[in-house]
Amino acid sequence: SLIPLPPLVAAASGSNIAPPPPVVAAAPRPGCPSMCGTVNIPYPFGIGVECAWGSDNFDFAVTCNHSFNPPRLYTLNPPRPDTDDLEPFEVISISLEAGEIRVFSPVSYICYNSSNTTDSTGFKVWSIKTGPFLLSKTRNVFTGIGCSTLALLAGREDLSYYTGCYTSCMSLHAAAQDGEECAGLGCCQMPIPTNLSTIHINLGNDDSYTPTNTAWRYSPCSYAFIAEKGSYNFTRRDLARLANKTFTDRVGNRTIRMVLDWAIRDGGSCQAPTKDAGASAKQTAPACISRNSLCVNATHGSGYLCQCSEGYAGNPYVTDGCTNINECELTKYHCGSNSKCHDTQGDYVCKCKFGYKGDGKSEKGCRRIFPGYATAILVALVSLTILVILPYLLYKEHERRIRRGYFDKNGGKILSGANIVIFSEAKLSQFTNNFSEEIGRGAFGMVFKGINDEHQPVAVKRPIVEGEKPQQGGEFVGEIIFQFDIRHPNIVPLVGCCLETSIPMLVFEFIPNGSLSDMLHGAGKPRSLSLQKRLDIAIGSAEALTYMHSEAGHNNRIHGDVKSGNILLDDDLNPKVSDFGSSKLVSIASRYAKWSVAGDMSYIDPVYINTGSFTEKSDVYSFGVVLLELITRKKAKYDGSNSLPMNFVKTCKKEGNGRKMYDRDIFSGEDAQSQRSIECLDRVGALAVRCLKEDVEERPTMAEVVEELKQVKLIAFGNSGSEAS
Ligand SMILES: Nc1ncnc2c1ncn2[C@@H]1O[C@H](COP(=O)(O)OP(=O)(O)OP(=O)(O)O)[C@@H](O)[C@H]1O
Repeated sequence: SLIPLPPLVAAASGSNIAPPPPVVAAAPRPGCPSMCGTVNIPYPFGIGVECAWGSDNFDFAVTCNHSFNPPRLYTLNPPRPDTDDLEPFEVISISLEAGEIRVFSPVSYICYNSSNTTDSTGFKVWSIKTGPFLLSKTRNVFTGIGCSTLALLAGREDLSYYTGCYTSCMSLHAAAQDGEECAGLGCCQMPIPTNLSTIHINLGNDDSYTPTNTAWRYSPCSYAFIAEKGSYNFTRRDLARLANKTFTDRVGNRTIRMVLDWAIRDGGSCQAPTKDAGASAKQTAPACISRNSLCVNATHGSGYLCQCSEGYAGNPYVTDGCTNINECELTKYHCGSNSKCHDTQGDYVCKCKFGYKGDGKSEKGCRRIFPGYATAILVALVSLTILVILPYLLYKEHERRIRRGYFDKNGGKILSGANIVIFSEAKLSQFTNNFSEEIGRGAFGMVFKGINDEHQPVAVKRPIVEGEKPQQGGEFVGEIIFQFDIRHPNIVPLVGCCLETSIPMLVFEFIPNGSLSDMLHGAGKPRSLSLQKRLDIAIGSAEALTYMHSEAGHNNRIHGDVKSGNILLDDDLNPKVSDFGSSKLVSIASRYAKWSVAGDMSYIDPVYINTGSFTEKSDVYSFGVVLLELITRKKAKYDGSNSLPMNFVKTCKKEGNGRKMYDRDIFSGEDAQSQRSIECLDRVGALAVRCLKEDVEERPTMAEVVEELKQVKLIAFGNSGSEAS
């Protein structure tokens, strides 16, 4: 007959237990230990009620017994206050993801010392009906061991569940081989039903053997327990008493293990998201407090579990416990061929490599956008382009460095600080439409017309000869600053410069009517020029030279290249002397560029040629030649024995005046007027001759020249400046 079940757990089987009050989510308290010995204690589990989930029950409270080394972790449930002989379970591990806890399993046993007398029994009974645990149906199996053994499992509070398995063996050798499955030969196994929270494990034998049953001789004990599937492997040794030790003596209570399912059972179930929470909203519950977590209803029993959302891992029961998983580092997730994994928050993407397209996450992966030959052509084209562009870029960089070098050597830093307008070479190229409109050339170089950013015309002087590079830019610096300072109505103003060439480019205001030389001797029909205009041009130019020679602190500033070609005329034929500074720059540059000395031989002071001394009086000499050009409209030719000054002086000596040489155009007016004009021209001629004197002391200063010319004008045209009648 079967051994009757002991009257256990009756007290716990009351059916009208009131549902527990809903609990409020409690976050894990700081300072609660997270480990006991080697076992991790993730929240909602915690040591003591104050560290565990739930306000007033022991569901997730565990204890750590420090009398062991290392300390051991135990559940508080069981024991329950109403069950005396139940021992707490020792916890091996806790899994949040699976909602499982692995504990050591108690082993029931009965040992015989004859066919019908027992010498020891230990039947295990426990109840976990009010806690969060249920025996896992899927992970455990009921196991019996013995050679004449009826292993019995009763369950449910009213003991309505009752099952068992039988195992027999006629000798130890008749039992199953070591490692064989438990199929009734020395060992038997039974699956476990769901919702088992009250467990009675019992053992009996078949009376029909008694008293002839001799199994107790070679297999004195029978055992029964619940074990995690696959954790118990049968061996014949387990049947025998070896060295007076039974199987239970040998394995103790820390070998066989079982798995319990847990869930939050006293807080209801998951709540569906509210309608306005959006399509991606998840089910919630009070315990699922981490962001990126969701609630899932328990698959075994009532209640729920929390999980981290897809793409996150960690503890969903604590604030910010769920953190992003880097899927790219996990083998579980992978990208198809020709794609590369990139982690994102809560997910990952598989980006196709360059030249590929498609769904990188699919098994097929990404495929080529272009077929192989097209890719080869593309690569070839790109390489070719790089091969072409690279030298170009290197060349450009080289040019940039050279420009920077010139800029520095030409004193760019000083000039930038001196408020001088500095243009880049590219800017001047833009002003002049890539230096396309040449308006003239001189000793300094070529002159190009351009339009600046303010739509004003400018003349850009670009050095023609790229000579040896000046070692010191300081000489240009002083000259450019000086030129920039000159402000006189009869001097062409410098508006800026460019320092990115070996010799700086100069930018002047554009003077639209060409030079006096062009006006007097230009090709085509000679343009009529009145005496008054000629005197105005002479006075204006002389004033410019006077200003440079003496006024405004420009003492001894010699032009060095005074000639009709350097007197430019504006729209109203007002004179603007040009090349003041450029003659100096030419001479600075000529030291490096092996140029001839600036200056036109037709205008050059013979004293300078003889003595090498160049003074303000040299400018006076050249201006004398310009005066002759103005009154005679003859070119200042010089061929060694014949020149305009020589011819004029000769004529004056011979005729007493130079009237034979005056420009007839001046007398195109009335006779009386012509007479006065002739006299005025005589005075201008006489002034010119004085300017040309060999003895420089006899030459007037430029200031005296201005005075004399003004006198002449007064005589000719009175105070009003208009021609007197
Ligand atoms: N600011 C300007 N506005 C208009 N045209 C100008 C200007 N500067 C120069 N030019 C023109 O460019 C020509 C060349 O000028 P540049 O001063 O370089 O040489 P040059 O005076 O003729 O000779 P040199 O350099 O020997 O004195 C001038 O004849 C003039 O026609």
